[in-house]
Amino acid sequence: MTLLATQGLSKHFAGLQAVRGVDLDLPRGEVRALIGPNGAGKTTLVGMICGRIAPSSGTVHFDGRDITALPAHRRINLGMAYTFQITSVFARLDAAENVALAARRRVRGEGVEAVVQEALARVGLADRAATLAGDLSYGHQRLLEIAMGLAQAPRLLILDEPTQGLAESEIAAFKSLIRDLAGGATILLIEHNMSVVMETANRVTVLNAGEVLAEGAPAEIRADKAVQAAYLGTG
Ligand SMILES: Nc1ncnc2c1ncn2[C@@H]1O[C@H](COP(=O)(O)OP(=O)(O)OP(=O)(O)O)[C@@H](O)[C@H]1O
Repeated sequence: MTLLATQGLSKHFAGLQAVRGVDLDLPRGEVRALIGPNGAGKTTLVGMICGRIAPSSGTVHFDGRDITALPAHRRINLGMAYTFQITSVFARLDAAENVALAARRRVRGEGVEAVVQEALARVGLADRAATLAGDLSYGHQRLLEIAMGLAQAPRLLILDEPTQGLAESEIAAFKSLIRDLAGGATILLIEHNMSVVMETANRVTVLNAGEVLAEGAPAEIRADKAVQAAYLGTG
């Protein structure tokens, strides 16, 4: 059953068509990777899905409801959580306080602490709860952002290049985190690292020059000649 659907979603910026006529159908419980070369329109597409960018045309439906005109904060309240390419943690608050800010969108009082502990444990940061976010490594800050997303018990978790800047060991931990979340959560993952895509996604959507070039299981995408030519550079 579809959780997120876009129809004909398009965005042009002063003459540049960044996204053109994207139809996306994301079933509940799926881990979907969104890939494509630099400038393909991935961030713009996700910006329209989460309400940070107004589409030029087209619609976005979430759980059957047309949310095209809904502001970003109302979409968060409906159960969308997203993390960005740039870390957005509060450096002067400790890890637990950062997650508590996110958790308070959903729970109050004593419930917050349990949600915080669980979210930190999920991403492997339980032992860093009292560390100032600004003192965490870059990779741990990215994981903290994901914990902040998880604390909201999102129905849709959108991750924009979560492994960018992570060390190999942190990428391995991220893959197992996504595998662990798979099934329980619906995830839209913008990702450049092909091993992450191949090992975590149920399906892959390939954007090229603002359009959907291909969509399929990871193995199908890897074997697709058009994708190889446009993106993997091995055509
Ligand atoms: N606010 C804006 N104003 C003008 N052009 C923009 C704006 N935002 C994005 N673009 C352009 O739209 C196109 C798509 O950009 P977008 O960031 O969505 O691509 P992307 O696939 O996310 O790229 P990357 O992998 O490099 O993050 C690019 O040509 C970009 O320069």
